[in-house]
Amino acid sequence: MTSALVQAPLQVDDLGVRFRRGWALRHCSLTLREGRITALVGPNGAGKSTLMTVAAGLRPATEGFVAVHGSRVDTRAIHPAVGFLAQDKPLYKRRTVDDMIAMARHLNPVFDLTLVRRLVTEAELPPSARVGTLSGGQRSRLALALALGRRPALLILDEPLADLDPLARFEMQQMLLTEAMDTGMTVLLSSHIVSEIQDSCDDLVILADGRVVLDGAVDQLTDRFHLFIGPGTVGADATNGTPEWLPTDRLVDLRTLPRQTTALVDGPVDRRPPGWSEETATLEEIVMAHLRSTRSGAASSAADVTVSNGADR
Ligand SMILES: Nc1ncnc2c1ncn2[C@@H]1O[C@H](COP(=O)(O)OP(=O)(O)OP(=O)(O)O)[C@@H](O)[C@H]1O
Repeated sequence: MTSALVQAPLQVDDLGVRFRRGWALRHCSLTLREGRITALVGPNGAGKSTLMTVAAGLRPATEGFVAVHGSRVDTRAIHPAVGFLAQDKPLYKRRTVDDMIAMARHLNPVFDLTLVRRLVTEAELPPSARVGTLSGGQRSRLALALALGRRPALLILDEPLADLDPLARFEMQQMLLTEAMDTGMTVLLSSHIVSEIQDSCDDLVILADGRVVLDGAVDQLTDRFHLFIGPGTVGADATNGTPEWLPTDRLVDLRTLPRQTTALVDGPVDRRPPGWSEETATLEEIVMAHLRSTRSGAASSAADVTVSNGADR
């Protein structure tokens, strides 16, 4: 059952999107917080792009709804508050940088030409260069500048940093962070690169099998999850199966290798037997554990056993 509209930059409520071959999203709910940068992470096919295109008003919901700042998104018109940059960054290759700016200005009732010109100059994009002659990184920066020109309150970026070299990634990231900080806009961006999320995002959402399996502030997740390390399958005190002291209802991931076993638990554990230590989980370990926990048919060879409960769901 769907619930009431709330005043949030983005409210996704029990969203379902069905394609001919099945559901891409099902019972997907999420609320973004104002002025924050949220990373949307998930394995290939998790439904990230589908969620973003529905939020941008480019694809209808089959079930549930998406709302932006309290008004429901539909496919008849792009919500004026939303800027969307798709994965393939559609730009006309034969047109020049200046042509693209003029077209964007013509198509958008709100368009900050001064901002776009400044961003394009900072990116050292020659105004007369045809888009087809620009590098991938330059094209990405042009597309981001045009999206920012709409002065969106909510900017949705589908893998904005994919295919960029480290320097171009850094520059794009800086451009985005500076604008987000200056304007207070809310950003939702999908990414596969966890190290970038740690540096640039406030919140993290993990999507798997079309639904949200983890949602939290990046700086709180490392306190929330506890990583335990103990003996592996080889040796006198070998770990076999799930140790009884681990709370199975909060155990996100148990990984038993020949030399060591690691367990990620949502919340603290009162009793830890000798031979086991507790360490601070990195964001990468938290993300990987959740991705493993949601992967169907998780690895289960004798050398690499993964027991996963998906404790967040
Ligand atoms: N136009 C479409 N027609 C049919 N099925 C689709 C379409 N778009 C996406 N899907 C299916 O929906 C599911 C989710 O795809 P989606 O592209 O949203 O995932 P994603 O998380 O963005 O993946 P990736 O990380 O690979 O970009 C997949 O099973 C995909 O095959």
